[in-house]
Amino acid sequence: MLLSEILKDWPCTVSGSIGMSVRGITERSGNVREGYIFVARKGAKDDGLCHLQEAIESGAIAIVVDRNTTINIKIPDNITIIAVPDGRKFISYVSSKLAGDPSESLTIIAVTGTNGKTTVTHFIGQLLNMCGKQAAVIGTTGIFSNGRKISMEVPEMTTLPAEFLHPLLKGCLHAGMEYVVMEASSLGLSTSRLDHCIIDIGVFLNIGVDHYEEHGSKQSYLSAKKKLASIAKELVVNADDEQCMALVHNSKRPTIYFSETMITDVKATDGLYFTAIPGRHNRMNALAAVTTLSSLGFDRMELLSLCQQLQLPEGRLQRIEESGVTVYIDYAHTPDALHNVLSSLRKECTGGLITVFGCGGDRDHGKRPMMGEVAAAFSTQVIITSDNPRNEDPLRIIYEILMGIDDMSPNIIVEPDRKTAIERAVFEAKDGDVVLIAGKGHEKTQQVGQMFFPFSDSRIAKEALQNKKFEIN
Ligand SMILES: CC(=O)N[C@H]1[C@@H](OP(=O)(O)OP(=O)(O)OC[C@H]2O[C@@H](n3ccc(=O)[nH]c3=O)[C@H](O)[C@@H]2O)O[C@H](CO)[C@@H](O)[C@@H]1O[C@H](C)C(=O)N[C@@H](C)C(=O)N[C@H](CCC(=O)O)C(=O)O
Ligand SMILES: Nc1ncnc2c1ncn2[C@@H]1O[C@H](COP(=O)(O)OP(=O)(O)OP(=O)(O)O)[C@@H](O)[C@H]1O
Ligand SMILES: N[C@H](CCC[C@H](N)C(=O)O)C(=O)O
Repeated sequence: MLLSEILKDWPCTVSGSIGMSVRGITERSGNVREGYIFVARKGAKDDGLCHLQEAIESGAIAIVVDRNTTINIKIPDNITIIAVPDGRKFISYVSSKLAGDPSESLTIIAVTGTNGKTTVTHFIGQLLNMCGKQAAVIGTTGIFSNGRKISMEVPEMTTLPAEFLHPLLKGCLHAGMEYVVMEASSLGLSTSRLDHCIIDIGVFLNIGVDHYEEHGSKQSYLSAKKKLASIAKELVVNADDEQCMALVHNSKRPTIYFSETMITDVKATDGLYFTAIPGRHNRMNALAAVTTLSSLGFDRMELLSLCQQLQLPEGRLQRIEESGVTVYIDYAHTPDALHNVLSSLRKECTGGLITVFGCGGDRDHGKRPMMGEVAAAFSTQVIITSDNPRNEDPLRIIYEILMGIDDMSPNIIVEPDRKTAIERAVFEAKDGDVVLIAGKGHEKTQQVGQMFFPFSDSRIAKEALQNKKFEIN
């Protein structure tokens, strides 16, 4: 596509030629190829302008800036400089255009909420497949085509940046997909990753505590989520969640509601309370999925019966059982998630309930003491450990978790090494006990500083259970 055609409908100031052909757009200097536009955005940690040389040497034909600034290197005459008001919105617009606006030809469902996005997107994908439809699912656990995981070179993010999303949607279209179900994270929405993606249905699950600090405030977090209500053509909303209801309050979009007992006029409990999915919150997730498909015209009663076959995604209440001890791996990394999971496990557990968890570094501090409080309230023993410390001191994170726990609480253990913490929980568990290992679910690495070390909660738990079995025998 010619640069002139890309720029004709977008506010910009151009210095240089607009007659050349554009082959791609990126804000990552390392991803620039021959014929690309490089958007030199300033971020929280870095500045694209510091990487111009790499972009130019890799074949950039145009440099985009979105702020008043001076460029400190000599730009070759054949490279066009474009000034736009907002680099992120520009990337979204151009990425969609270069891919041929694939979202126009797909039915796209975007799911937002503090907890349950991955689960609900997978449930929707599975139900669509059961109804004979071709569906792709995109989110935290990767990209799936009709339930099969596809390996692709895209960043491991919940909501893909537009420069990766639109080429992927184009691929989905070529592969014969009719539906694409994706997660809409608050950060994805606020950073314009979905701005030029045509979304048919926006699903609102719940609002809890997470990411407030990354957004600056709870209000900004809510505003980010609210953006989906203006982008999507139709909405599906959890009527039991007051904050979700407030978010869509002034929306003019056609909206269908679901609640614990009802999907519009159908009694939800009839089909769902017999489902094999563990956890009350997962039955809510199934309801969200059923409601979404019913808004697309599928038969609700048939959908409710199909719920029997739904499978949780990897690392969501994943059960491992050995020698009388049951271990659950779960991705609960917010207070609400931990509360939901622990209250479900409390009901099924006849013996002790041992919880191993930590909190991620460089993420919301507010949720840490709240998660400590919940873990202590529901467990017979809590082992507080590290999650992904990232650039924070693991002991400092643990200290903040402990701030939510009464000094007098018995059975609180601190073990900063996550592998040792899991092993200890498994070895100490008695016949009939349940061990919950929360926070990292499907993750295959642990991030310490800038390093990613191989790490899998389920692998470590399985090994510990095997070792325990040998010791017992
Ligand atoms: C909040 C957010 O959108 N952050 C993303 C954003 O960071 P930033 O704006 O601070 O950018 P920066 O790192 O300062 O870099 C500035 C610019 O220099 C460029 N650069 C930088 C280095 C280089 O060598 N070359 C180069 O061109 C960068 O590409 C960028 O354009 O742009 C970076 C580069 O494109 C992303 O790596 C980074 O996401 C990182 C991976 C991240 O951790 N994001 C998380 C917080 C996130 O988005 N999570 C949500 C899920 C949250 C939820 O559960 O709800 C998600 O959707 O994944
Ligand atoms: N509807 C729900 N309400 C509360 N908690 C939930 C709900 N669904 C799932 N959870 C909890 O949240 C955890 C994460 O679930 P899931 O991965 O589906 O959410 P998510 O919104 O995609 O998370 P993230 O985007 O932060 O990765 C689950 O392991 C479970 O503990
Ligand atoms: N999407 C969430 C996942 C958190 C998972 C937890 N293991 C952590 O690292 O905090 C985030 O990026 O905040």
